[in-house]
Amino acid sequence: RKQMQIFIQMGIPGPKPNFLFGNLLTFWKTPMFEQYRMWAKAFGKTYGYFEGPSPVLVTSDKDILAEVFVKQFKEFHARKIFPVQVDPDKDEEVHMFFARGERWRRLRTIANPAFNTSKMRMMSPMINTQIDKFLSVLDKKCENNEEFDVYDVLQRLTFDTIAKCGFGLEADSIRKPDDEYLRNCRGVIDDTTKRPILFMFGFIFPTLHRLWISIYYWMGLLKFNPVIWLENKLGAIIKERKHSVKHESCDLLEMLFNSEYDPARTYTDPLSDSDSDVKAVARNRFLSSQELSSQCLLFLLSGYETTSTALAYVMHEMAHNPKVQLVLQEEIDRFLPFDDDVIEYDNVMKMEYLDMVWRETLRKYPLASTVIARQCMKGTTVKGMRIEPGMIIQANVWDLHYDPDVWGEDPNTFDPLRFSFENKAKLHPMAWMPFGSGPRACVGLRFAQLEGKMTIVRLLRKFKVLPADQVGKKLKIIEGATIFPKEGVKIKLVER
Ligand code: HEM
Repeated sequence: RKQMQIFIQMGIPGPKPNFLFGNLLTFWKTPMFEQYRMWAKAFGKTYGYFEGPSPVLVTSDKDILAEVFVKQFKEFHARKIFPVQVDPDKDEEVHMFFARGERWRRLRTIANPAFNTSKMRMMSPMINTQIDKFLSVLDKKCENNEEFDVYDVLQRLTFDTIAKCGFGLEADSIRKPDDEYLRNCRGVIDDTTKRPILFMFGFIFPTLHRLWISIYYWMGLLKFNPVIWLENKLGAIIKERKHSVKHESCDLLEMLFNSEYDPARTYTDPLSDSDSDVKAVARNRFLSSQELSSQCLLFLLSGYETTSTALAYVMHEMAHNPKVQLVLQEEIDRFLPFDDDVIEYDNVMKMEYLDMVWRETLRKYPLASTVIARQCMKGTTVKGMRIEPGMIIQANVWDLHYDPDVWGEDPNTFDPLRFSFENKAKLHPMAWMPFGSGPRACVGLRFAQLEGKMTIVRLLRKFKVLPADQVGKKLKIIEGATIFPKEGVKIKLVER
């Protein structure tokens, strides 16, 4: 009860917490992203609530967000910890998403080069090969004048793409309706839409964290766990690649391989004479085998789920906004007038209207908003508020993205011109943050953007997208690890 006085002492409004659950029970009925907006209407841009005894400060104040995510990153380098997750500081299987402090910095520094512009250029042909297969599926749907769920086909495309670009794996889920890899990845994501009782206990009694992990682990032995299945499969791929004679691919795994620590190898460091120092430095710069496979699993899951969801929203908006679709098709035709024009990094990134459509989609549907949070690691003052270690600062991204003072009278309409050159220049850096912000913003942003834009261009170059009959303009959406269309996105295609 004493801990729950904290926001009152800080003079920050918020919903009244229950002494045991805090405000957690609310999320049993209403998804977090909706509840955050409803509370913002009642309490203003900055308010506090409790997850069990843990205080969460929610804000759409852009100056506070800039302090927390960018300027005072040193004090806020950690993510929100979930009660049933591995220890971010100690456990070997921690990946970049949950790591913090020096450990996070090391993992991120190693991964960053895998997503730079030159690597993206190298990946364009691999992405194109996957889009070829995707378009051949769409050809058939179009020929049969079929209404279909484009979200399902997009998930297959983005899964095959990350499998190929990530690990050189020819998954071909686009042609195999019941592909095992895809089924298990979907299993992991589906589990995140459930709110198990164990999680509730974990939130209420966070200090018993080790106990919840053990129970979770033992429960995992009783029923099939898709995470363990995927980990084993990825482990086998990594092992096989390690023993293959020559690595010729330019995939993510290859780049991470070059960072794996090998105790048998001789490392040289011009700054040190001592062998143990050299090994310590090397170990610090390289990934352990466990870290390597954890990073791979993270890339597989985040690479497939987020990008397909973003593309599904683009398709929904194209189907319901024929004028926007036409303007975009005109731009595509202008940039790629000949049949044999190759779509690749450089031409796709130059298309301005395409960029506006991409940005507007992610404004209207900031699908990964709930993970955009930081934990205070060292007491500090932010815009006159004293923030103590342990407090979570959650960005209220839907409130930011639907703020009429920034986006005009009707933020519900789909209007790519909000991101025209002049309008973009006027935006506060924190007004649009679907990929988060600061040093911990999404590492896969460039990859998602490239794959997303190439898919849109190739699809709209060939087809006109129409809404399926009987389908309303408003999508039903559900919250899990991401916020995604609950019943898919039904469309029809007509050849242009
Ligand atoms: C449209 C697609 C995507 C969206 C909207 C998205 C969104 C996000 C968001 C909001 C975060 C948290 C940022 C923060 O806390 O400030 C994040 C982190 C992350 N994303 Fe993405 N993401 C996308 C695609 C991808 C792809 C394709 C990959 C990998 C191939 C990826 C890998 C990651 C990783 C590893 C992190 C953790 C970064 C860290 O903690 O340092 N994401 N993403």
